[in-house]
Parts: sequence; structure tokens; C-alpha cells
Amino acid sequence: MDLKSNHASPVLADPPPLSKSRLGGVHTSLLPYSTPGAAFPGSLYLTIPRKKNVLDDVRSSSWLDAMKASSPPHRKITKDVNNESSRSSSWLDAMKASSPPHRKITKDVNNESGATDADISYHTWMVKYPSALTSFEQISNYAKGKRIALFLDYDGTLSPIVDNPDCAFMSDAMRAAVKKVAKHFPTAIISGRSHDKVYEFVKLNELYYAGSHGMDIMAPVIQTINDDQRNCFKSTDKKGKAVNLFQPAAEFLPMIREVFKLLVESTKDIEGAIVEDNKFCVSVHYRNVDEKSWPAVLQCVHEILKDYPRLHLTHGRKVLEVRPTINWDKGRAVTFLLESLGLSNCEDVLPIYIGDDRTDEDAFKVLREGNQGYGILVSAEPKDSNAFYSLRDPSEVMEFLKSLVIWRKSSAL
Ligand SMILES: O=P(O)(O)OC[C@H]1O[C@H](O[C@H]2O[C@H](CO)[C@@H](O)[C@H](O)[C@H]2O)[C@H](O)[C@@H](O)[C@@H]1O
Repeated sequence: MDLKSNHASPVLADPPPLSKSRLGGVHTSLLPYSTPGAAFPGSLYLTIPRKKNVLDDVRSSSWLDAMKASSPPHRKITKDVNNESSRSSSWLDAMKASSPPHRKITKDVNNESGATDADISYHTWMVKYPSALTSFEQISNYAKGKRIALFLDYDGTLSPIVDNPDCAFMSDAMRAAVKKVAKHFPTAIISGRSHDKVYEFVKLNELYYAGSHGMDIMAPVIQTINDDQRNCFKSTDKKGKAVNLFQPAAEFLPMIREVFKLLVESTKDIEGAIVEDNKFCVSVHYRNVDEKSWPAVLQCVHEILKDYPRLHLTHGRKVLEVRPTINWDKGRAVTFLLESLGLSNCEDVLPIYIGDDRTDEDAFKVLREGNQGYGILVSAEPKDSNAFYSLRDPSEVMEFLKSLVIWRKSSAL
């Protein structure tokens, strides 16, 4: 692994240009569905028309504001007071839109099957993102003769979304399924949580873990670290085995510590607000906050971030996430792990990434753009995504993992 050329100092660096071979177009056998007559020339496939949703508008206006106001052009909270109110309202809209209300039962009187509008739109959406369970044969056919590398998000993927982030336990059945799948395929958890916290939930030594949205990776020692490989150092895992620790945002640690304390202090009077320490990131949860107080939560975060231009804000499922502005995300973590595992640039490797949240899109995108493997979005609501397939909820994720094991065992006979 050449850490120097690929990974040294991701701080404030621009993404490396994709090589021509990686932009060579999506291999049709990777596509779960085909559009009659559609061609995917190399220069076009990155612009597959996307359905627009509310979040796209909100996101792009927020990002655009931030990009215009800042240099280098990374997402960033700026001190431009003129943009402040419009940005806040964009963020508030995004906070609302990122938390879709429970499905309304709106029976169409002309619809004798009893399907609700939500059911119909979900099934329409699934034409574009077919179920990875019903498409299992197609996936396994493509995987024949290949080595699968599995990447799993945690919250909302292996554990159901719950009100208290400290109680997002995975079931024993899910743990058993993950343990079994990891016996057959190299498996990594890539989470927004801190490395230690996600390990505490999963408690499986046979996995690789990347915490803080991939900014805290414990990788196997396949390549030795050279002196000049920044942010990568030797350590030991829970079992005392030698590992390489890669922490591309290491220099941000004191800043994040400071911001965490400030956020705890400033939100302490907002009922239901929870500030979570994710080591290289801070999560500000508003799931349990009365909607009337969401602007107050946002105000606290914006006020603090004004003084930290090297940090930026993203949002997930009823959570605002403060992150270092570095060119590193779950997608780059996947690439890093594949390299660490000696599985990058191998024709016979099929990475599969399963995740439910916005930050997982970075990983889906890397797989799609690199024509490398499959992203599987976990969602019970139609959502625009870079994934190829979908699963409805963690219970379907578990079924999928079990199916992989059964398939691998039967194909080994
Ligand atoms: O990348 P992930 O592993 O999916 O982590 C993303 C965030 O997940 C957690 O928050 C989410 O799950 C909580 C428990 O179900 C839920 O209460 C919260 O509303 C969700 O946003 C975690 O607590 C965050 O720190 C992660 O950033």
C-alpha cells in the first residue's frame, strides 16, 4: 500500500482525479436494471439523471452558499452574516426533510388493491433500486469466482434507529449473522460513531472497524508503515494483535474536543438535545427535541462553528454532525481498507457496501464510479441514492447476510 501517494495528508486536499480506466463506464453486468436503449459512455455515466427530491434542493443551496463563501471550496460554515438567515432556513428545511414523517395511510378510493400512495411510490422507487434479496441470484451470479469484501454501516443498518443513541444495540441474531458472514468474507464496519463505541456495540474481533466516518481506521498490517506515512501508526487491537491505525484528522483532535465541550454547554438548556462525542466528529442529536426548538439547536451549532472555519456541518438522521474539513469520507475509507486488505485493483474482488444514511452515499459513489461493486441502500422510504440495490430495514440486512453465507457454503461444495 502506498500510503504516501494515496493517503498522505488528506487535509484540505482536492479529490484526486479519477483515472481513465476507472471512468470507463459502468459495466452492464453490474447494473441491476437496464434502461432500454441506454448507453453508458465513459463521460456520461456520472451524470445518470437523478430524481430530484427536497433534500437535493436544500443541500445544494446550503453547499453552494458555503462553497461560494469559502476557499478552498469545501463545505464550511462561514462568517458571512448576510447569508446567515437564508442558510439557517435551508438547514432547518433540511432538518425537517431528513426526518420523514411516518407513512400516512392515504388510501386511494379508486385503488381496489388497498395499496397506499406510499406503497405505490415505494414500489415505483424499487424499480430503480431493486431489493437485494429478490435480486440475490443476480448478485450471486455476478459474484461467482470473485472475492466479496463486505462493508457495513452500523446505525440504521445493523441496528434499528432508536431515540437514545446510547441504546442502539444490535440484536444477538444480527451479531451472529455478522460473525458468520465475516468467516467467509473480509468484513468492515464503517460508522459515524467513534471507533471504540461502535466496537462496544458490535463486539466482534473478526471485523475491521472504521469510526468517525472513516477518520479512525484500524486496518490489518499487510504493508509496513514507512516513516513518511503521515497519520498512520502501529498499534494493537483488543486481542493484542498488531494493526495499523490510520487517523487522517488527527490534528483536529484538540479542536474537536473543544467544540464538543462548547456544544454540550450551549445546548444544555434545550430539552432532548444530545451531544455525542464521536472522537473526530461531534453529533448533535435533535430527535428528542421538540420541533419548535430545532432552530435553537441549529443556532447553537452555527454560533460555535463561526469560530471554527476548519470544521463543517453535515446532517444525518435527526442529527447534525460537526466534522473536520478534510478530503476524507466513508468512500475514501472503503478505498483505504481495500488497499490495506490487498484487495484493491483486483478484477476478482467484489466490494459490497450496505448503509442507510447520507454519509454512506460517499461509499456508494466510490463503488459506482469505480465500477467496482454494489452499494445497497437500507431504506423504507424512497430516497435518491448512488446505491444499486435496496433493503428495507436491518431485518432484511440480516437476511441478506445469511443468504451470502448460504450461497458461499453451497458454491464451495
Ligand atoms: O454511520 P452510522 O453508523 O450510521 O452513524 C451515524 C450516526 O448514527 C447514530 O445516530 C443515529 O442513530 C441513533 C440511534 O438509533 C438515532 O438516535 C439518531 O437519531 C440517528 O441519527 C449516532 O448516534 C451518531 O453519532 C452517528 O453519527
